[in-house]
Amino acid sequence: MKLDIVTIFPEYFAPLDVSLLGKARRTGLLDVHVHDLRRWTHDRHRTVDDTPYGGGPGMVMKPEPWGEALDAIAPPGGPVPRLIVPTPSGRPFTQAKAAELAAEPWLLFACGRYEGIDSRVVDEARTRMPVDEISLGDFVLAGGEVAVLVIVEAVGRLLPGVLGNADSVADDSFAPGAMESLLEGPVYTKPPVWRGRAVPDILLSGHHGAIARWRRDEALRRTVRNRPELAARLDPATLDAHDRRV
Ligand SMILES: Nc1cc(-c2ccc3ccn(Cc4ccccc4)c3c2)n[nH]1
Repeated sequence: MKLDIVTIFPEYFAPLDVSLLGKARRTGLLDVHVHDLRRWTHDRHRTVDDTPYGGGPGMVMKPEPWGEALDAIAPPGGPVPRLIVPTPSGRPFTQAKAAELAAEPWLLFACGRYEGIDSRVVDEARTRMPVDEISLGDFVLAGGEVAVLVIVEAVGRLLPGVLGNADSVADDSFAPGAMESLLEGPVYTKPPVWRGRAVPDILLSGHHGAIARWRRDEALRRTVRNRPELAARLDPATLDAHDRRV
């Protein structure tokens, strides 16, 4: 997968060189290019922002540098990337969206700053490439860079070969399938007793069926406690089975 990221803070993406994504880059699974938007400015101050039409606080990112950047990275008439634009007003980012993006050959990320990017940039891009305006949640960041790091990690870990153990993706909470909207249950490793706290006996029993049921019950318990709105969407048979055993 090819990733292009346009930002006025390229240094934000140094973390992409570490851990799983760093390995994915080195093994060629991910081909990541970070571009400084100011490369497409032509004035002495390398200006990327201006005051908002209609008044209001803050500044807005000028359309010209963005138009030139998108044209340079994805020339009209050439191969077409999927443009991802983090924004507080976007559609919620979900595991399903991460899986959808993981199937794309080429993602182009636009990191806004200030009060956002002149809306004509996305309007014009939509005439020649698919565009996703994505929100990470109902909170406000200062720009798109951290959102892009989150999206790149969520998508990158789904790419075959990026994660050491493919099973761990299949067991993800929110992964499609029977555990569709269950939260992760508790996890444990050695030592068997730590500061007087023992690992639940069931996990040391070797009874894989009983362990699987226990894990599901714990996941259900946590989902009901922390995300009642997800629990409400569960198949009633699932909840009944849980309630019968709890
Ligand atoms: N889920 C989510 C996404 C963002 C986000 C993404 C990109 C940008 C670019 C500039 N800002 C700052 C901003 C603050 C308020 C209103 C508009 C823009 C951004 C915020 N915040 N929260």
